[in-house]
Amino acid sequence: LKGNLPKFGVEVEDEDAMSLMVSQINTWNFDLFKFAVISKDHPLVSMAYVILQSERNLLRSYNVDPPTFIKYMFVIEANYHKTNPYHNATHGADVMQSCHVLLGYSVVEQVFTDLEVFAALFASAIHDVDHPGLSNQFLSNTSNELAILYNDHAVLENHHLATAFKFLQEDELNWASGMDDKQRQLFRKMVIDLVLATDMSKHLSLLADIKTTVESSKVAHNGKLVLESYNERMLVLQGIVHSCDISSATKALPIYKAWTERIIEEFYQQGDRERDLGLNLSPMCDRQNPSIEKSQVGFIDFIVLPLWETLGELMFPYCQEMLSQLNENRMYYFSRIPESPRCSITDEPEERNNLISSSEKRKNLR
Ligand SMILES: COc1ccc(C2=NN(C3CCN(C(=O)CN4C(=O)CC(C)(C)CC4=O)CC3)C(=O)[C@@H]3CC=CC[C@H]23)cc1OC
Ligand SMILES: [Mg+2]
Ligand SMILES: [Zn+2]
Repeated sequence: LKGNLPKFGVEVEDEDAMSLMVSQINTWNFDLFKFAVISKDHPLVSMAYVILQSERNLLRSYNVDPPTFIKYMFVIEANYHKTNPYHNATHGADVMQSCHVLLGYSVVEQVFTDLEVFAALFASAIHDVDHPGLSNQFLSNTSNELAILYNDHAVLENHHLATAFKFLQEDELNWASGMDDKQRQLFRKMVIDLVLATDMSKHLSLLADIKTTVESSKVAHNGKLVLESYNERMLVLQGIVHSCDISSATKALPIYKAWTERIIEEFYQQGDRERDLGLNLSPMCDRQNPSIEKSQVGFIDFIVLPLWETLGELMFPYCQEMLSQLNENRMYYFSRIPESPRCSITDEPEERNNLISSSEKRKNLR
């Protein structure tokens, strides 16, 4: 199948604008929202084609037929929910592009094989396909059929993987038919390990294991990153993909704010359903008690910073710009944490006397 493919994998209005954006594909502050517009709402198809074909020539390395790969990526992109404020195809393209930047740093470029790089980029592209905009906890709490199918364990992550690989079974979408069996088996195993590692409930154990591996590797090879076993290599690759999945706070402030607005709206929509179902609302999901600034500072302090500090050690001297941007972004939200609302009991005795109790108030309102 040698159809003459468009230059960027998809037809675009403005080739010059697209070329200009693609020239920035190796930069950390790439504007995915603008890219989604210029690619005519095909950010994932065009991102995958530009990175894997034009930038890295990985499709040819594994006898992947480009038109078949494009057709497959159109199906994957169509199975990301456009109606999700956050977990849509633009997020998939964002994680893939972020992963492409980190894997381009020389400190890791020599460490990983082409197949491992291909697996990490492909895993990033498909890692949230068919995401319903609801959390694993919600799916389990509501006995969703996916939670029953996957027994409450990494429900979404198992579903993303099964969805992506099921399409690969279809002859007209099977771009992997040109790979030899051994490569295809290893590729599939790595993609599964990588996407399962994007489950936030694995975050602390993954972080602990990466720390151990980075420590032992740096000690054993006087500061050089040397990864011997499959497990060590996979751990670092899982750390890179997972870091890209929670990289919003390391991006330029306007981009970070846009992602925050989107995830918060998605959380609020889940909270609306939890409220309607009489369930306890999940953290950060109550639009009637917003805590955006505090949640971002908490998310950075408890989760994003510890992970990116570890990545910064592993990738040293790279990733320092991400860490300084992360601190700048933390200060932005920290400085906007609203004063705790003044409590109703004032400290002026006379005011206290004519203060009727809140239950009295409620009675009067009935
Ligand atoms: C741009 O901001 C965000 C982008 C993505 C996410 C996601 N959150 N989560 C979960 C992470 C763990 N979690 C927490 O509540 C963790 N957490 C805090 O965030 C702050 C706190 C309430 C003060 C203390 C605390 O425990 C629940 C949500 C996901 O699972 C999503 C899917 C996969 C990756 C990350 C993504 C959150 C963002 O801002 C909060
Ligand atoms: Mg996910
Ligand atoms: Zn994700």
